[in-house]
Amino acid sequence: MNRKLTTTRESQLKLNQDTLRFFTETIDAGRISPLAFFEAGDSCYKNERFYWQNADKTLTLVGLGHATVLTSNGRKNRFAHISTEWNKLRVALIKEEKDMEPVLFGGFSFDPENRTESEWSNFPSAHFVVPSFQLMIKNGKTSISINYITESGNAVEEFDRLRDERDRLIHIAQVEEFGPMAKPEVLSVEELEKEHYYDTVADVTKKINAGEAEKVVIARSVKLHFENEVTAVTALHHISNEQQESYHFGMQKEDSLFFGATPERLVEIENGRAYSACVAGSIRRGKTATEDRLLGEELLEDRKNREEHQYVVNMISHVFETYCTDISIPKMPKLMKIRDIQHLFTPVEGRLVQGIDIFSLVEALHPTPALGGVPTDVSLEIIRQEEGMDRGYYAAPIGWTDTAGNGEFAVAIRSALLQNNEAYLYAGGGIVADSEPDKEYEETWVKFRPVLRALGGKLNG
Ligand SMILES: C=C(O[C@H]1C=CC=C(C(=O)O)[C@@H]1O)C(=O)O
Repeated sequence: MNRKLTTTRESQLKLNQDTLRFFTETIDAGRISPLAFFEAGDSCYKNERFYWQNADKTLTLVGLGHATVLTSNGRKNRFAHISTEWNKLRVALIKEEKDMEPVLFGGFSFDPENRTESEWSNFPSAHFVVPSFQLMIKNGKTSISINYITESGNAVEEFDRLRDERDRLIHIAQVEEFGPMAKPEVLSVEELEKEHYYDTVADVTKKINAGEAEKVVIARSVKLHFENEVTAVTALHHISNEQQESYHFGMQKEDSLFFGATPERLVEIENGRAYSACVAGSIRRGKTATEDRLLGEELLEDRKNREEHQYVVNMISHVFETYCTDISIPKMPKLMKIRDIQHLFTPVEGRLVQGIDIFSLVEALHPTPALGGVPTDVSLEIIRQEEGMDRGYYAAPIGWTDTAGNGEFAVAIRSALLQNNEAYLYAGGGIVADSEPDKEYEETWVKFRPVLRALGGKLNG
């Protein structure tokens, strides 16, 4: 391992002054499995790990340990708060040219105004971390960084300790076997508040017909009970294997793992360009290629689904018109085909206006009408009154940003909260004037499938 200190870093490490300094140091890691690196942190960083892989597989991130944690319990200013705190760290960064950008990874809750007692009690309205050890695979190249943030004087000793720890983690990841990776054994699947869900869909449809809102997304959850505790690496291994075309994410906090495989990008920023995706309107996959094509065509022509989709296009276009120039939005949706489901999909892109960061865009875009409704405020109030659960981080933004201002947030659907030998799975769908409870109920089963399958459940939807 390269232990040679650059002059700048060495002098800054030795500094005998109490100032905020954010050190990063990157080495090439050759070949290393990201999940093996994740698992290498099992004994020392069990509840301080994250995993991220983007949908096109050009970026994988694993974080172990916390160089720092940024949180907010705020209802109104949580996006600005995280952005401000991150900016303070960005200016304290001491980095050489060969070092990778340190990342800030985390997420926001769906609705901080929802105070229903729930399985989410340990999750604040925003939770972000800078990992102590950061694995990054970018365009096929694997690197590992140490991130260290300190406000006290001489840091040489602590940084040397971190280097030893990094080498230990790499060694474990490269040589130790982790497994077995059998799927978990499900004892039971409990449908939480099934009757309530049917009543809610009927009620919300009435409200929409009475003109109170145009669209409201209603979700529900099912709870799985397992024979044994399900490890984080088992859940991430299976979800990654089974949902190749989606974003994979996992965030561990205390005894919980929030994880999933979502097809939906909220926003990506790369070199000043912003990208989003309108994903709303769904139909199942066909059993044969012909049936699948016919179902796809049916979806593209279905008035109700096109209407659900158009609300999302209108809202995201409006946000892009406010924050970007040079915007491009196709006039017609395409099909996004993933393993269990087909969606209507419209990509959106533009050039970001100077001075706007990723948190401003996340705030402006969350929730899109694919997860909230139209109008946003009214639909959120209806969700609070009617849904009878706390979505926690389900359907909310999860992702990363770096010190250069690039980053990506996905919408955390097709997800679950795993707690020891139990898991809560979440799924919902857009309700409009002519929605039918039975069809909506069936659609939620299709949306439960990715996580259900990964966790060893039977696909009874
Ligand atoms: C709310 C979910 O999906 C959203 C995203 C895509 C399509 C949707 C739909 O067709 O209803 C939903 O708006 C979910 O998966 O839990």
